[in-house]
Amino acid sequence: MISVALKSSHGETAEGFTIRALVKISFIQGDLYSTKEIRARYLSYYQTKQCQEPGCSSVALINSRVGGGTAGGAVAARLSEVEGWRVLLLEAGGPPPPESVVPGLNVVLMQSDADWSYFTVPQKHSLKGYVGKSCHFPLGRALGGSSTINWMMYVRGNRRDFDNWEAMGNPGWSYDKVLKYFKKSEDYRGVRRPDTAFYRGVGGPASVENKRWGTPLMHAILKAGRQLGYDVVDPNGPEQIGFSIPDMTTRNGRRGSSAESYVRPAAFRRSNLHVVMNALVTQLFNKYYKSLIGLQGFTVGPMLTRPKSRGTVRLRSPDPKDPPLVDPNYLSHPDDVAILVRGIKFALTVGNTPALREELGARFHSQPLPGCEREIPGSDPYWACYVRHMAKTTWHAVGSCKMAPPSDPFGVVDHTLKVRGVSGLRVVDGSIMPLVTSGNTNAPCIMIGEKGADMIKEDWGVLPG
Ligand SMILES: Cc1cc2nc3c(=O)[nH]c(=O)nc-3n(C[C@H](O)[C@H](O)[C@H](O)COP(=O)(O)OP(=O)(O)OC[C@H]3O[C@@H](n4cnc5c(N)ncnc54)[C@H](O)[C@@H]3O)c2cc1C
Repeated sequence: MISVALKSSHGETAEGFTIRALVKISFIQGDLYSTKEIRARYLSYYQTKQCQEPGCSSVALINSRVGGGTAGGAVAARLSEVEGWRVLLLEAGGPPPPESVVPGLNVVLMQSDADWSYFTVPQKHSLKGYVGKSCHFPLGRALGGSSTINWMMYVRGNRRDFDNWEAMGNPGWSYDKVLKYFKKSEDYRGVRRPDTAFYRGVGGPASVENKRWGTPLMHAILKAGRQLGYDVVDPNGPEQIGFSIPDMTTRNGRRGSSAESYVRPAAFRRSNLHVVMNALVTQLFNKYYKSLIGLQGFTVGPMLTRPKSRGTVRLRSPDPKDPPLVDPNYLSHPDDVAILVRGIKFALTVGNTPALREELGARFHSQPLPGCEREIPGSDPYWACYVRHMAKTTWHAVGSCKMAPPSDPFGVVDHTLKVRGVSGLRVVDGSIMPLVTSGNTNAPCIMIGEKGADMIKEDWGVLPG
């Protein structure tokens, strides 16, 4: 989301852009799963007005936002609270499709009109099992941005993530300073416990709740975590690493340790299986997965939360309509492979607990992966080979306009999110993160939007004391 402040006494129009909506466009994110009721509340809370309405073109101040995604929606909504301000939100996509409010239906939005549908360039170090060594790189193209097509998991990240941002030379971004923005955006509808209540917000626009129902698999996973000695904690509360949590998410780290990856066991049905697998090369799919078709199953997928590999996003051509060249350069750093191998071993440990193996009757698919036959199955080199063939994105790309002090040559914005060397221009979205947070990124993007809006208000002297 790019924010430009324009002063106008005659009312500028934004030539060449589609003006979709004005005023109070916001965001929605369910903790685990949001519901139609939550979406309805959000839509009624943030009424949209078409630009053709009287008064639209005669405003004295236009705050212009490019991108109505997670952070952009939050900024636009908060700025529109200022009396006399009009907010112009330019969004390339259309309204959020109905599927976006149904938990789990986001899979049908992949490569739909609500998705920019980028693909990575062929990868040198990874994606060996995928067609063209490339994978789908989804990004939301609709009001709501990527939150429109995401899995609706609400995870703020670890307090050390934000403390580290500040330590890197970005004053004002420590956990203690950003916590109020997480709380401001939140309407927590889960059980309020004395030990976590301080950390949760009530009355904000983003409804957050615990999952209302649990499958036998979910209960088995939680039991497995307990059998391994992990606590079940609220990952958005005071103790963020225990990080099994009630949505079947569990941290790969003991209490107090530095979590490098986490494991998300996700139940899926046959249709999802197809969605996950359809980019794999046919030969690999036939040899490895075909025998599973028709069976029920679930995956335990370790996710790397602090990757060391770095990639690039470049222009493909001077035509702005051409998709960019997205090169995540996955697994170019050997530590990333090593941590994922550890993650797989942890997943095996989880799968072999009595809760899963004996009570649920789960068995690992033991077929050697085509392409890795030369390695001894179960050895570290085998799993490293497996990772290089099978690992793909979990959709938390950030940091392309990183926030940094002037001493950092790779910084794009300062700690107030102003673009270096350009006046009147801010970037307010996930791209400013100096390092990715340890978890999913939507909640941090909402927080960035909330904080960015306050910075703009402060600059204009309209921030309520
Ligand atoms: C498939 C998927 C699943 C995910 N699952 C989760 C999850 O469960 N939990 C979680 O916390 N996070 C999840 N994430 C990540 C999270 O949704 C994103 O980090 C977050 O939405 C990013 O917010 P943002 O404001 O930075 O950008 P976005 O929300 O992507 O917003 C960018 C907006 O800018 C618009 N735009 C781009 N170019 C232009 C232009 N030229 N003109 C006008 N508009 C433009 C886009 O259409 C888009 O609406 C997921 C992401 C994806 C893709």
